[in-house]
Amino acid sequence: MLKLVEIRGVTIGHGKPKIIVSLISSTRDRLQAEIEYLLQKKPDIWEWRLDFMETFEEAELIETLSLIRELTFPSPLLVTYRTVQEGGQGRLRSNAYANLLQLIAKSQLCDLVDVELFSEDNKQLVASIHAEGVKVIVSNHDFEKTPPKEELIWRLREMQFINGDIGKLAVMPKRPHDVLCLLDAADQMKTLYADRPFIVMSMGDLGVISRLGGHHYGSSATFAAGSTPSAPGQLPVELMKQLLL
Ligand SMILES: O=C1C[C@@](O)(C(=O)O)C[C@@H](O)[C@@H]1O
Repeated sequence: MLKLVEIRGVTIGHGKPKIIVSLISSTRDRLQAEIEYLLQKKPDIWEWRLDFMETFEEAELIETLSLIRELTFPSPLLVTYRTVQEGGQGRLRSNAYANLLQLIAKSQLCDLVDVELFSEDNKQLVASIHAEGVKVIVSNHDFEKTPPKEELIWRLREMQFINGDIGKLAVMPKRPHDVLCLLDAADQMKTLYADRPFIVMSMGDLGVISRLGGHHYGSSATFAAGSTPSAPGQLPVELMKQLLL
């Protein structure tokens, strides 16, 4: 039995795959405009890509988060600080990274926080976020390649092992077979090991089928582009909604 993730009526791990849209503006005013534009498209879940922000002053970040929460409520809100090592803009090193995620969790202004699988003391970091009553997505990204299937399955299992509520794996295909490799790994994870939801995607043009049909292989959500894609291969949210019907 999967341990489903339930947030105000949105159940991750059951039913249709949930559509997540990322907010990638760099200032509060632009974020507000971005949300107002996207509200009519009704994504299931919002992701704030905090690493795109121009400034990281704590009080300002919390004010911005509070505004995002207000504008997107009651939809679930995920906050992600993606590091440069994993394809994002974030340059904070381990301690500062952990402190930032804890600050976000303590604010109680979001439902989910993203913790990168390969961050330092990952298990303790997950536990400290859980202690604030906030759920965790443990993620891993490879923007260069698709590692071998066994490695992909190991990473997905490790995400469970360190107690993420949801695992998320995004890899880059270099050839069509890489997409099949990712989907095969997901299928095996679903059949043999998964005790909680996970999300997988193969990025870029080659990987589009994994964003559209990943749920048949066990993926419980898919990322779609809002005003601008936050990763290669994302389809516009309105198109995704039609295609996932
Ligand atoms: O982890 C992910 C998945 C993603 O990289 C994608 O490929 O759609 C997009 C990111 O914004 C998000 O944090």
